[in-house]
Amino acid sequence: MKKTEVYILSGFLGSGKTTLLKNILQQERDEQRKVAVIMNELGEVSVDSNAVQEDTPLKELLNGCVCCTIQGQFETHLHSLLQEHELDSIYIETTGVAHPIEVLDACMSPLFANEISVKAIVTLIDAKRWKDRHSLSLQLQKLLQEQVRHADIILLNKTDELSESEKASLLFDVQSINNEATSLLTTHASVNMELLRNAQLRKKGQHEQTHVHDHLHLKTFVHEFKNPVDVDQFENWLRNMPDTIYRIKGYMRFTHSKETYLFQYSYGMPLYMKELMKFPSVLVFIGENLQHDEMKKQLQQLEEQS
Ligand SMILES: Nc1nc2c(ncn2[C@@H]2O[C@H](COP(=O)(O)OP(=O)(O)OP(=O)(O)O)[C@@H](O)[C@H]2O)c(=O)[nH]1
Repeated sequence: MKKTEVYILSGFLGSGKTTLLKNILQQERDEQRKVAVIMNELGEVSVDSNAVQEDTPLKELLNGCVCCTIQGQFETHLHSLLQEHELDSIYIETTGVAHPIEVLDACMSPLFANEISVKAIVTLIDAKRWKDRHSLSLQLQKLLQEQVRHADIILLNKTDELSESEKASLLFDVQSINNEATSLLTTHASVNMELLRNAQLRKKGQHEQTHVHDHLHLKTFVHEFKNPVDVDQFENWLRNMPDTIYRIKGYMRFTHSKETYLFQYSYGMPLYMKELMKFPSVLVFIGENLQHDEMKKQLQQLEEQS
């Protein structure tokens, strides 16, 4: 089954996310690709939705941030877009204060993680604001860093307001936080969609060839169990997980019980809850440096030994 590509557009308030979205939608339209948009805004009314033409499926999430208060609503919207349309890609415009790990987490519902492929987290930086970022609160400075750190593609936007030496210093700053992402200097978030797609492919190719990159990018991994597993062996396995696994979530069946459990794991803390409905046993992993082949082997062994 062809997976729907998902792109997460991240970046602080006013960095140019809507401007980028408009550019991308025009290019997708020219290529006659079927795309949809999920737009999340903090306020009660949508300011940016007129950036999306009427024939493009649009879901809006208002009055909260997808990464905390309205994650359930986000999952419902994403699910219904996937059910109702045959889409090539979905663009998610996040609020300026969203954390990339939380947004990725919200995308990866165990119920439909196999239907999507998150292609890239694209982070926009307002070049001028970045230069003055030390005047922001420490919490916001940290957020800006995290948005850069977890990006696959970084657009250093609004560079029309910078001198050549300021541009060089901005690039240096950003690459010292994340030197694996493709960083591009832009004005009005003007970027060729092909470049966005290829930047991602090129990086994957490099990674597959070398296998030695100590890269920082968030990765997801989905595993489906065919049989129940032994809970003690599963917990042993969890204890040996590297701390670069930020989240695990999904549905599990264990050998000691007929129930299905909702399983959540966040920064080292596992949580099991009995689920009233039966769901396929699927676990979704989100972290850095996920070794897919190794994880798959270990999980299959767990199943065989149970
Ligand atoms: N000078 C300059 N202005 C820009 C550039 N890119 C975007 N803008 C302007 O910056 C403002 C904010 O851009 P948006 O695309 O709305 O930014 P956003 O990230 O969607 O903003 P929020 O939704 O508030 O988080 C708009 O007035 C844009 O026209 C640029 O490269 N240079």
